[in-house]
Amino acid sequence: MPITITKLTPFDIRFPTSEQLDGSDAMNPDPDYSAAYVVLETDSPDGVSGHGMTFTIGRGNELCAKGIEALAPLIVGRTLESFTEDMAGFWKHITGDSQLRWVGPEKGVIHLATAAVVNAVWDLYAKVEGKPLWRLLAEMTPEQLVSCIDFRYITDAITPQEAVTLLESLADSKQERIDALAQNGFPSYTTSAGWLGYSDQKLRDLCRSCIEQGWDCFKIKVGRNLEDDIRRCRIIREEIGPDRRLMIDANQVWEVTEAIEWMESFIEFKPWFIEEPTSPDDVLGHAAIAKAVAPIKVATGEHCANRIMFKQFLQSGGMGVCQIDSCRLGGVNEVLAVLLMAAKFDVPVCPHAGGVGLCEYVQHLSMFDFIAVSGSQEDRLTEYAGHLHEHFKDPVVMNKGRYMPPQAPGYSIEMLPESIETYTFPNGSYWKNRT
Ligand SMILES: C[C@H](O)[C@@H](O)[C@@H](O)[C@H](O)C(=O)O
Ligand SMILES: [Mg+2]
Repeated sequence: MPITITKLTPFDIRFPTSEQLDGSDAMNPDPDYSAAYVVLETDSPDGVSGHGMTFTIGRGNELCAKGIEALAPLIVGRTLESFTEDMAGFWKHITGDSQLRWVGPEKGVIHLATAAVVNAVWDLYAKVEGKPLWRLLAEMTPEQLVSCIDFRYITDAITPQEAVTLLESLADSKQERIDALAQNGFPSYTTSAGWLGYSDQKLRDLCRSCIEQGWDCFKIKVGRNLEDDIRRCRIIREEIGPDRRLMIDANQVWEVTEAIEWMESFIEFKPWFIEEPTSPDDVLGHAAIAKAVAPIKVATGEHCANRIMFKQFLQSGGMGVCQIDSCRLGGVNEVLAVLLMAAKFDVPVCPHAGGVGLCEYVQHLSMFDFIAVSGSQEDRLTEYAGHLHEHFKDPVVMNKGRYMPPQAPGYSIEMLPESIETYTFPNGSYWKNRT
């Protein structure tokens, strides 16, 4: 029986993370981790529904919720099957509405909204198939996977045929990697200790507790004040020792030349990468920084709008570590395009997950990448941030700093009804009662 999507409901959900300065960085001193969330109801007798969200940091979340609403006519009344039988066609349908396209194209609020809706359709699809999303993808043939991707504007970097060949080269050994994941999970690094607004003592205490829990890779925020940065990097190195991996994240604050100058002071702390040293749109600037700071790598992607920008970063050498974002790219379909390009350019994918729901999402993408696209865990670390997991029905399961493969059908992004009720802005009970 075909399943019809009967209703699309957007929600503006905000968590008050700025109160403890969780998530703070040099550019974003007081983020309130927020989800522009969507539920797709269906006429299925078992009541199955698709859930998706896009991530923002507070004000403006209502714009994304409105963007989601604007996409409703493209979704409601359609059958799930009409989308899943031609996934690339589905994605072109959502991103191709000529009037809505004008307010993108494929960037900004409308693209964030696209991600929420596209991911909700994938969540529904995976639930109907009875599989977690990573498995649904991992069990597709190379041709099926490639048929999910809109190759428009990227065929100069990768053709559908090249993508099929790349996927075929790993197809026979997929089961080995599925077994390895079940056994050992997927490696992560933690950002939880190093938010910029945390005191030195809190940084120390959190490093200790993360090490106790099994993490051996850490990221710290830098870029507001060089003296503070040096002191904080010294503390984190003291705590984690000389051999654990350290990464630093400047969240876009520097000019290109400034980035190169500041990085001189970080060499002694041996960072593996510097993340977002400058404007996320400055492809050539990133390439110049990458050249100047090598062998330290340049990582970027959490604000990279679409597959075309990723293509240029990869082609220019400006992206040594590829940080896909599950809901800044336009959902799973566009992520697949970027995973394939990264594999072709031999750049490791380390997804961005400092936000609400992002860990729940990206674990699926990293696991699929490992099973079917890159075939490797070398230099591949999925970000982990320890906030707000309690609001999800199927939260991430970590074991000694590694993500364990989710088992429940879907994309793990469904929030608990009471969390939605409490944190809906501005009328949920938390926001209403705030004095
Ligand atoms: C405002 C946010 O917490 C960011 O600082 C966060 O996404 C960050 O850039 C990260 O890499 O996790
Ligand atoms: Mg970052």
